[in-house]
Amino acid sequence: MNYGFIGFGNLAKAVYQGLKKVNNIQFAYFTRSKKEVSIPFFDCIEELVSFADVIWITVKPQDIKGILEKLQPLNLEGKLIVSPVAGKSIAFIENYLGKEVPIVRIMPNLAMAYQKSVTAFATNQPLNPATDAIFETLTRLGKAVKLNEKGFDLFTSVFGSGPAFILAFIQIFKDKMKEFELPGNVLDELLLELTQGTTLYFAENQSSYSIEELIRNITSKGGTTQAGLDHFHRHKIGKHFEGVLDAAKNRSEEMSKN
Ligand SMILES: NC(=O)C1=CN([C@@H]2O[C@H](COP(=O)(O)OP(=O)(O)OC[C@H]3O[C@@H](n4cnc5c(N)ncnc54)[C@H](O)[C@@H]3O)[C@@H](O)[C@H]2O)C=CC1
Ligand SMILES: O=C(O)[C@@H]1CCC=N1
Repeated sequence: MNYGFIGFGNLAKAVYQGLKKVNNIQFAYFTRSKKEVSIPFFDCIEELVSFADVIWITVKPQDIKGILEKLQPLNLEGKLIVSPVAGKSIAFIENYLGKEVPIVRIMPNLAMAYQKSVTAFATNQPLNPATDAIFETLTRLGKAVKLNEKGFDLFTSVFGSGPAFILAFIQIFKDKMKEFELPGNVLDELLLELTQGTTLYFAENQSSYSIEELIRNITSKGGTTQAGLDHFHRHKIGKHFEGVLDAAKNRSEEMSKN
């Protein structure tokens, strides 16, 4: 199976890194300029298309139209399109390529590189074994869920952009600890242990306890956690944070109108 990337930035690299050990997949990419990566590079989209069984459109949303215009006159028989492009529907792609080409729309995140993405999947050809094979491949890259396209905007906000929002929180912790003047990467290492420890605590207990209960286990009556959480609730920080998720979702909706 040949996977060809159109555009080779953060997302394509994550897909490649996550799948490079799979024996029966060969990779190549097409971009404006060659990248520092050891897979074949084509400087012509026709060559990439002729190489690929699966064509990954891994460009920014503002660039997808130009790519689809270039793909439109090419013979795509036997090819399958995968698009992780935020805010661009299957119908948008069909407008250029028609309904005959199998199209898989996904919303992953960069943890694909470590087989830890959460990825939404939708397709125009759910009964086609080729689209099923893509779903199977996505399950190798983390958790994959079939989702009605209507859900993609919210999913993008929570699981596509989510890693950035979680990191923005970790950055707040990091900034607060700067006064310790710890050498080198020590602070990052400590924060990594904190987040991994928290994830493990969540993972080990989530089947038996709610998140509220897990928070309660850390909270002593009249203690430090209680003081922090009181502030959290009094100032409606959770509500404000919901605004972050809503802003991302709204942007995804907006992008789907262009
Ligand atoms: N970065 C992320 O965490 C996620 C990104 N996505 C989606 O994946 C897509 C790609 O995102 P990134 O990889 O982060 O972007 P990026 O900017 O890192 O990579 C885009 C690549 O496309 C190339 N490119 C642009 N125009 C081109 C053209 N006309 N012909 C050939 N190559 C062209 C650029 O040179 C670059 O290599 C976006 O549409 C985004 O919505 C989806 C989920 C997560
Ligand atoms: O920021 C974006 O629009 C893309 C979609 C999810 C993550 N990155």
